[in-house]
Amino acid sequence: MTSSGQTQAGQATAPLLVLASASPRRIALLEQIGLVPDRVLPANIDETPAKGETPRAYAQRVATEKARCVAATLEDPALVLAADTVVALGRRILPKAEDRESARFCLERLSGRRHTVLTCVVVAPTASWPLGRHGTRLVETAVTFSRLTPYQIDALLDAGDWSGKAGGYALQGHAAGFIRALSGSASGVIGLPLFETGQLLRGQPGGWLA
Ligand SMILES: Cc1cn([C@H]2C[C@H](O)[C@@H](COP(=O)(O)OP(=O)(O)OP(=O)(O)O)O2)c(=O)[nH]c1=O
Repeated sequence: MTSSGQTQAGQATAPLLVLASASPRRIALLEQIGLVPDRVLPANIDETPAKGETPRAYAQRVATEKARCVAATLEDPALVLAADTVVALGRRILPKAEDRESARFCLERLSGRRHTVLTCVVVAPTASWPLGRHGTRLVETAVTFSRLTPYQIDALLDAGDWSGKAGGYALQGHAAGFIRALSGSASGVIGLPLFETGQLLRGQPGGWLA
């Protein structure tokens, strides 16, 4: 193999598809459209929002950093796929709920309101896959929660499926019973917008998707 992704005989070799993620949901979503990544390598980056950073700019920056950080560690010809999901109330980024109190904080603010879920998906080729193209899609989804009573918030917290989720809820879980409306991409809310991911991969010479 040469550094240009060609064999000694000059034939193009198939690059690896690498998912830069620790999220089991992103693996499951890729599988839903028939894609099984060759490798799954979580990106170790600082996800702290910069001062004054808008939710859109944040999602784009973090998804790009995840993809580039993993691409930089790989010697094989590969296309690296990464995503970042942010729940935004206006210009405010809600936290990724790591404990019950942060999930409660989010749910109290989302109750009875419309918010935006932004997922940025990025593909980045490694240095040894020059045929690959860098690509980005930012997908916005409007989600409206019904008004939640304190008892309903406690029930959602007891369900526990908010853990590790942006905005402290899981559309694929118990919160679905309180989501009045959704306009955009349901798969994007869960972590990987499948239509846009398909567009990014179809535009590549790897031949991953029909
Ligand atoms: C709003 C919402 C978010 N989420 C998830 C998607 C993302 O996994 C997570 C947001 O955190 P992310 O930082 O986007 O992703 P992650 O830390 O889980 O995984 P990695 O960075 O390694 O790829 O919240 C749901 O699963 N359901 C939902 O309804």
